[in-house]
Amino acid sequence: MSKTSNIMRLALLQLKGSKDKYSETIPDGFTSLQLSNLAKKHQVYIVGGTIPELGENDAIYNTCTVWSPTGDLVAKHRKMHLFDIDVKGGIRFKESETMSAGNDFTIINVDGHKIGIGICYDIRFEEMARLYRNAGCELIIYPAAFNMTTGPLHWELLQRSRANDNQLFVVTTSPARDTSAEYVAYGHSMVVNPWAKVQQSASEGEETLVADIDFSEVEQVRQQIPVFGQRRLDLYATEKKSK
Ligand SMILES: NC(=O)CCC(=O)C(=O)O
Repeated sequence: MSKTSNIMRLALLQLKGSKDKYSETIPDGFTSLQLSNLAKKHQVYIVGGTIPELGENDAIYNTCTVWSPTGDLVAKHRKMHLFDIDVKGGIRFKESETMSAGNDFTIINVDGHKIGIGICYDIRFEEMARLYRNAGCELIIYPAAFNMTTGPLHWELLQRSRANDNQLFVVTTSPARDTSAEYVAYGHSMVVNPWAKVQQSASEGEETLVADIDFSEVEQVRQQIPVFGQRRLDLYATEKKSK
């Protein structure tokens, strides 16, 4: 990333409950205004975690907003894959009981670098990351809140897998772990480089990570291990469909 591009990321807001109490419209809701002001004040891009967005027809989306250094809304990503799982003896979660799924891929452009946005459970879907790679992304950012059942097993693995499969940076942010909370987040926000190496990792507690993203590493790995051009597209493909 060029020296002038500063990107701040905030963690996933894991809010449940009535839409009247918690959901907000974008870009004029309370959280949007705070994020816009902060981006402008500090002259940075902000990838603002997620908020429950009150959308059309009263539907609620788990939505990540991105703000420019002028305080303008650059993009919003509505979580595409809802977290509906039932792990025996572990965690049961049915996000679809309160949330609707988004249908759009989200790519932002920062100083000529394409960055894809996903949210939490979205990271499990390789096809989505692959489509970001196909579209020229060099980094995917996932605000997230993994849990204490799947986090220890899959959190780092998934980030390194997406980075390795697609030869790009993967950056995640998680809330710190609060064992008294109803939903206990795993923590460990991370930066993984295109070689699939963990470049930086937070602990489970509150922490600020400051990382330099050297996009030339993307080109290096893509040149040295040129799998993208070696795919057998005559035999298989990952294709985007419109809805
Ligand atoms: N809120 C989420 O999408 C959590 C995803 C998660 O924990 C997982 O294991 O996947």
